[in-house]
Amino acid sequence: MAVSLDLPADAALAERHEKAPAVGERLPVHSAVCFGCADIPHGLRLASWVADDEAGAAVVTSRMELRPDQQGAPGLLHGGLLTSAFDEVLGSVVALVTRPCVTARLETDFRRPMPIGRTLWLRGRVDGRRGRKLYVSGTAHLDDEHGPVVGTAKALFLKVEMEHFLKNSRPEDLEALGVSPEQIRAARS
Ligand SMILES: CCCCCCCC(=O)SCCNC(=O)CCNC(=O)[C@H](O)C(C)(C)COP(=O)(O)OP(=O)(O)OC[C@H]1O[C@@H](n2cnc3c(N)ncnc32)[C@H](O)[C@@H]1OP(=O)(O)O
Repeated sequence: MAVSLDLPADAALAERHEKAPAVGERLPVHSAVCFGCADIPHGLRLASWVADDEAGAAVVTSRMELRPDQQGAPGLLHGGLLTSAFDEVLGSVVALVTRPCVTARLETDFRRPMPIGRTLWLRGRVDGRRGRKLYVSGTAHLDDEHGPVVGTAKALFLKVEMEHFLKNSRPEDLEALGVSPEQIRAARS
């Protein structure tokens, strides 16, 4: 049975970590090969900034240009790419609070078609935290940060240890980041 993504009544406010970028700052690319944020030809190439929130929660705003190589139906964005964009935006906002975290569950509602050639503005917010669980939500707007809502999302991210990556990532990719074969073997033994 699917577990609810609704914020539990006893969830705490999730503020930005003291070392996280400040409101207005652009987020750095978190990995040079990331499908969501890196400047690679086939990627979504999202550009993200830390945004303000009245309640003090962590919020990120992202921009995505909709390209011809991202079509599903002719002239319209493939729906799975909106979900991917939400994964990136919501993962980025969670990383302002604590990291590393991974997506455990992500739901997307598709509200309006997204024409190629237009711009999406996405907003992600950490609505609350309960232990390892971070409850997040997002909206996607057409052309403008306050433009028509084309999609909404809710997700649960879980805090994990570095072991998660040491045990599961492809060894050559870990080694390219400076992790030694011994560290990888030790995590997997
Ligand atoms: C800056 C970075 C931006 C990056 C953006 C991109 C982010 C990503 O795409 S991450 C990649 C996609 N995600 C993954 O690969 C994760 C794969 N899944 C896993 O590794 C594991 O299932 C993992 C880590 C999520 C959970 O496993 P584990 O740590 O053993 O937790 P587990 O004990 O099963 O569950 C802990 C709690 O979470 C709940 N939970 C776990 N999975 C789910 C789920 N899918 N839905 C709802 N609740 C869940 C459990 O019910 C449990 O709740 P409670 O404590 O109340 O009993």
